Amino acid sequence: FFFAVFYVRRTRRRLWHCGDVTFHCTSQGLCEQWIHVINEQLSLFTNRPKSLLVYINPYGGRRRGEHVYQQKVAPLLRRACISADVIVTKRANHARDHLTAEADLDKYDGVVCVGGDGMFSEILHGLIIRTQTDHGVDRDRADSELVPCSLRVGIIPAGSTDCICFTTVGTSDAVTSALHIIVGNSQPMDVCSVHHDNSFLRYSVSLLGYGFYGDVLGDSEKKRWLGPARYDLAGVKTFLNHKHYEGTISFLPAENKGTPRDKLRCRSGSCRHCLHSSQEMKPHKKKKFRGLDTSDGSHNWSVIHGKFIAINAASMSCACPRSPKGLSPSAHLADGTTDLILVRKCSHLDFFRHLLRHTNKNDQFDHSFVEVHRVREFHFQPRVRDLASAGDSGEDETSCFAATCTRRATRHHGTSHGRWTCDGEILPHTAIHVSVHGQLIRLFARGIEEEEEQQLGS
Ligand SMILES: Nc1ncnc2c1ncn2[C@@H]1O[C@H](COP(=O)(O)OP(=O)(O)OP(=O)(O)O)[C@@H](O)[C@H]1O
Repeated sequence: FFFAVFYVRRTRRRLWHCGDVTFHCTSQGLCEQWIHVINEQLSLFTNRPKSLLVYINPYGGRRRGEHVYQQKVAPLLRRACISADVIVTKRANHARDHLTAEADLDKYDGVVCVGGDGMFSEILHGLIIRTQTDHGVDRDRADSELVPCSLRVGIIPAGSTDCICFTTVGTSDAVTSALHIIVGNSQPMDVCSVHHDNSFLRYSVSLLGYGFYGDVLGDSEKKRWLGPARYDLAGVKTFLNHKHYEGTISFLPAENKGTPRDKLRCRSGSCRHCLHSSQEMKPHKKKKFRGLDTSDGSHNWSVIHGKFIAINAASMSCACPRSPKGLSPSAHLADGTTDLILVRKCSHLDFFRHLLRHTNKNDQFDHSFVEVHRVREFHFQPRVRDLASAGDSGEDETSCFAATCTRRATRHHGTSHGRWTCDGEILPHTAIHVSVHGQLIRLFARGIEEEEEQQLGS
C-alpha cells in the first residue's frame, strides 16, 4: 500500500518544480489514516484557491498560450484539486469586457491570465473597473479613492513581454507561476490611475513612459508582423532619432518613503518598507492637484520645466531578462509610490551610456542629466498643445494634420509632440495626471526570493 505526496521543489534561477515522494505503508488502514491527516492539514491553508477563472490569449507571444496552459498548468491544477473555468479569448478586450460586465466573480477565489503584459493589463482593468462599479466609485474623478480588488490574479507567462510576471515571481516560467497560484501566495501591488482633464484613461502597474519609451512602443506597434524582434528594431530606430520633448512636470514627493537611490531592494510587496506603508496607507488624506499655480497652498508640489529625452514613472523595478535590475531597481511594489525618472536633453553618447547602465550593475541615475524622485502623484503638461487625437484616431504622423502639427512644433520649439506608453499601450493624450493607489490589487506571487537576491548581488 502506498500514497504520494506532491511538493514544491526549488531549483536554479527561481524556478519551481513539482516534486513527489511515495510512501509505503504496511496496511491499507494506515495508508488511509496518513492520507486523511495530510488532507486535514492541507485544508487549514485557507489561502489556497479552490476555484479559478482562467483567460487564455491564444495569440499572445508565440501563440502558445493554449498549449502552455493545457500541457503545463491544467495537470498541476487538477492534481491540487483546483477547479478552473477556462475562457479562450476571441478578440482583444474580450477578457476585460467579460470581467467588467458578465463574470460571476463570487464563484471564484482568483483570476488567471495566460498571456503577456497586454493580456494582464486587460485582466487588471476588468477587475478594477468591476470593483469600482460594484462599489459606486466614480473612476473619472482623479481624486477618487479606489476600492481594492478582492480576487487575486495569477499570471501564466505566454506573451512576448512578461515583465510583470518576471518582476513579481522572479522568472517567466509557466510551471513556477502555476505553483505560486496553487500554494496561494499573495502579493499586494500598487496601481496608478491615469487621467486627462478629469476623464479616466488607463491603469498602470509597471511603466508609464514619455518620450523615448513612448516612441519605441509607438514604432514597434507598426512592426507587429516582426514578432518580439520589433522592440529591438524600434529601439534602435528611436535611439538614432534622438528626439527630445519640452514640458512641465509637477509632482507630489512621497515623504518618508526612502529614495529611488537608497538601494533598498523590494523583493516582494511584503518587504519591511511596503508592510509599513500598508499600515499608514489606510485613509491617507490626499492632497488634491491644483494645477501649476502653487500660490493656493499646494506648496508641497514640485514643478520642473525642461526638455526631456524621457520621462518614466516606474511603479515596480520593471526588471526583465535584458535588464535584470530594471528601470528603477529600488522601486517598491506596494508602498503607494512611483519612481519618477527624468532624463533631460543630452548628447547621443550620454543617453547611450545611460541606457547601457540598465543592463549592468552601475547606477543608472548617476548622471548629471538624470534625476529621480519618489512620488505619490504627478502631472505632465507638454509645451506643445496636447495633440490628443494624433495617436488615437488612427492618424499616422505622415497624415496631413499630424505632419502639419509636428512641423509647426518643430519649427517653434525644436521638438514635436511625444506620447506616453502606459504598460505597453499608447495613451491618446500627452497632458496627464497620475495618482498612485497603494495595494489596489494582489497577485498569486511572493516576489523574488532572498536566495536569488544574493545571486543577483554577486
Ligand atoms: N483573441 C484575441 N485576439 C486578438 N487579440 C487579443 C486576443 N486576446 C487578447 N488579445 C490582445 O492581445 C494583446 C497582446 O496580448 P499579450 O500581452 O498576451 O501578448 P504579447 O505577445 O506579449 O503582446 P504585447 O507584446 O503586445 O504585450 C493584448 O493587448 C490583448 O488585449
